[in-house]
Order: sequence, then C-alpha cells, then structure tokens
Amino acid sequence: KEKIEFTTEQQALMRVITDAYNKHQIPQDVTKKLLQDQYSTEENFLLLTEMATSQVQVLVEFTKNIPGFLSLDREDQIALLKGSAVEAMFLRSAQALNKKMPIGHTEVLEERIHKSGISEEFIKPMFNFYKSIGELHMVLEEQALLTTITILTPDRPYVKDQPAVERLQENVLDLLRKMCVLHHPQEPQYFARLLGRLTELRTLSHYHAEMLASWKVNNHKFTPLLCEIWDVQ
Ligand SMILES: O=C(NC1CCCCC1)[C@H](C1CCCCC1)n1c(-c2ccc(-n3cccn3)nc2)nc2cc(F)c(F)cc21
Repeated sequence: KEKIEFTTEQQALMRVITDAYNKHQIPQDVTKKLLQDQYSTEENFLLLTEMATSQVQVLVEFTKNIPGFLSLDREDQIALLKGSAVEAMFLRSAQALNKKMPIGHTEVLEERIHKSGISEEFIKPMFNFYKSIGELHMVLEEQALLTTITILTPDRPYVKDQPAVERLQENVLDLLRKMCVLHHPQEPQYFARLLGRLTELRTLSHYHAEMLASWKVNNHKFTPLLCEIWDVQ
C-alpha cells in the first residue's frame, strides 16, 4: 500500500483551492428553485441564463485564487476562463444533481430538467455525464481540483504560453493523483477514471451552443457576459 505524503507546498495548494471552491459558489441554490416549482420553458431558459451568468462571475473569483494564475499572461488568463466556463458549469450542474437529497427529490429534479426545454437529443449525453460523475462519489477536494485542472487546460484556443499553463496544471494533477489514492485506496484506476470524465465533459460542452439554439423558446435572450463566453448572438 502506497504511503501518501503531501509536501508543505501541496498542503498549502490543497487548502487554498478547497477554501476558494467553497467560498465561490452560486448564492441562490438552483436545485431548491427547481424542486419548488414547475417552470415554463421560457422561465427555465431565463433561469439557466441567470444561473450561468452568476456562475461565470464566481468562476472568475475562484480562478483568481489558483496559485500562479494571476502571474500568467493577461490574455491567456482570459483564454483559459473563456475556454473552461461551459465545462465548469456542467461540472457544477453534475455536482448539484448528485448532491445528497431527501428521498424522491432527485427524481423530481431530473424530471424538471427533462421537461425544461432542452431538446431531447442533448438530454441523454447530459444525463450520461451527470450519472458518470455521480458514480465517482468525489470528495469535495477532488471536485475542487478537477475544476482547477479544467481551467488550467493548456490547449484551449488562443493560449499563447502553453508551457506556463502546463506547469501550473501539472502541480494540480500531481496533487489530485495523491488525493485519489488517499480517498479511494481500493480503486487504483480512480485517478484515470476521473481524468476520463474531462474528455466526456469537453465533448458535452461542444454541444452547448446547439443546446441553447434548440431550446424551445421563441426569443433566445442572453446577458452580455454570456454572449462573450457562450459564443452566441
Ligand atoms: O441552472 C442550471 N444549472 C446551474 C448552472 C450554474 C451552476 C449550478 C447549476 C441548469 C437548469 C436551468 C433551468 C432549467 C433546468 C436546468 N441545470 C443544468 C443545465 C442544463 C443545460 C445547460 N446548458 C448549457 C448550455 C445549454 N444548456 N446547462 C446546465 N443541469 C442541471 C442539473 C441540476 F441538478 C440542476 F439543479 C440544474 C441544472
């Protein structure tokens, strides 16, 4: 059995990232709203754009706490945020669905999302992803590190200094690998499975513009921030 030891730097990195991840979350809980009422397609679309806009804002605040991020080239910082915002949102959505809830609540939530206005063809890949995240039973630290690794993806479009991003991402990957061995000692492949979800996440995120365009509403109105991030309008 591998003895897991964290360096002082890794302990500091873990604390900074976990604290930031906890601190920067969406204030209003969308699951509560969705469980409270059945909304119309228009209302659901508006709810999504509101949640997504606020999610981008907390993502920016979270990212500023990633050690080394603010030392990157300014334009590369923007490219990394733009490149990871949709993926970070789907990760947060997956975590929202997989949260421990009273009996029957998850089924109601799933039903409401099925009926929200998303076109049928995207429901399946989206829920497949949510289920595959749920099966991993990630601890909070792993969720925070996985989101950080998603943000620090060197091969996003328009990133100029990829090696600088790689160096930051490698530190977080090494830390996540150790956390996986620590929290899932019986599953030697757990770390590899976790990284495999990032491939599924990137594929799902490729559909996001089509998912929005196919939402059954007449007028697809977006906030200026979402127009920037979502490649819409
Ligand atoms: O609000 C949501 N997610 C937020 C975003 C920020 C962070 C927290 C969650 C939505 C929600 C808006 C109202 C209608 C019904 C869906 N949601 C989604 C979702 C659905 C589609 C998309 N699309 C992205 C591009 C095109 N579609 N994104 C997220 N999955 C969810 C899973 C939950 F358990 C869940 F509770 C909500 C979820």
